[in-house]
Amino acid sequence: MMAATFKCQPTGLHGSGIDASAPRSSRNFGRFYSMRFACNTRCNTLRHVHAPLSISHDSSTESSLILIRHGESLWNEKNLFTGCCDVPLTQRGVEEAIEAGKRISFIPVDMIFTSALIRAQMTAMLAMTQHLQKKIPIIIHNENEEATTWTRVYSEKTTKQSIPVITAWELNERMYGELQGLNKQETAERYGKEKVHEWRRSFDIPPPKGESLEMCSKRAVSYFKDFIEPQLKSGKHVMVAAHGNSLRSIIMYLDRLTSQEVTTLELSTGVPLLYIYTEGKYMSRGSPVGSTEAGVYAYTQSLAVYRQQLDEMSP
Ligand SMILES: O=C(O)[C@H](O)COP(=O)(O)O
Repeated sequence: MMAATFKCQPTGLHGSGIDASAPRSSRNFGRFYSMRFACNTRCNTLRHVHAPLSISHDSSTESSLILIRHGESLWNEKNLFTGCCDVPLTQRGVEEAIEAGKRISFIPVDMIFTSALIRAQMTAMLAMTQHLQKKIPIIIHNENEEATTWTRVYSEKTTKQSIPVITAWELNERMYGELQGLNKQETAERYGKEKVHEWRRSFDIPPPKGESLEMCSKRAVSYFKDFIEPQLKSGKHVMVAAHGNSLRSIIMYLDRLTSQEVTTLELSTGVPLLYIYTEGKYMSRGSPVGSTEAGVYAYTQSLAVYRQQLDEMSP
């Protein structure tokens, strides 16, 4: 069988980014996300410019935020350090993503943010096949003016029938540097369990030539604050499909965890987590069980109303 080769995505942020307050037309590009990564297969320098998503602020709104780690990947199955390498979901990972979709099928989703990696993108798409809204996710490109124009949805009707999907490398899994592609068990035997646990779960100690959780957090949480939180503030309901460590860093922010507390935070593949955002605060609502769940009415009044509307819509 041909040896499968998996490409690693750029990650790691150096430099500044665009002036988020400037309107699109006159934006001064003072800040570029230049990406350089030292994955053990190749080195690339790419320049990414992310256009801010401008929206109005309304503090009386209540929004739902769904976080979901991708389903099991091929390298999860083989117990290999994956990091920013791009690998597919396994059959089990596909099933996990579909099951996750059933569990969130009654929770509103207006926008989807995911990483630049296929395993997270596929998890989002597969989950949405189960959603009762029956809207079509459409990948929106905003990496430059031309791409933004090419993917703009003009028809109002189509806009109503679709859900914009924004991919961002900042939501990629942490870069595991020289560990990428190595077996976790063998690595622990070689370097010692404690050392590998330190690389995997400490906050500020990076693996060799990789990112610490703190470094991953600097890009993932900054992106969340700059591009996702404003959407929630405007009342949009958001799904974020990403990775174990980029999500751990975001949950650390949402739950205000200390660098000590986050070391024990573990996320299973393909299990959705629900937060309610209201008046500038995030309330964790655990993991939804499914649309038949009586407790859904316990989440919030507006979710209960939404659930009733779905019931009325369904044949
Ligand atoms: O990158 C990986 O190997 C996994 O997605 C996360 O690995 P970890 O649980 O060892 O951080």
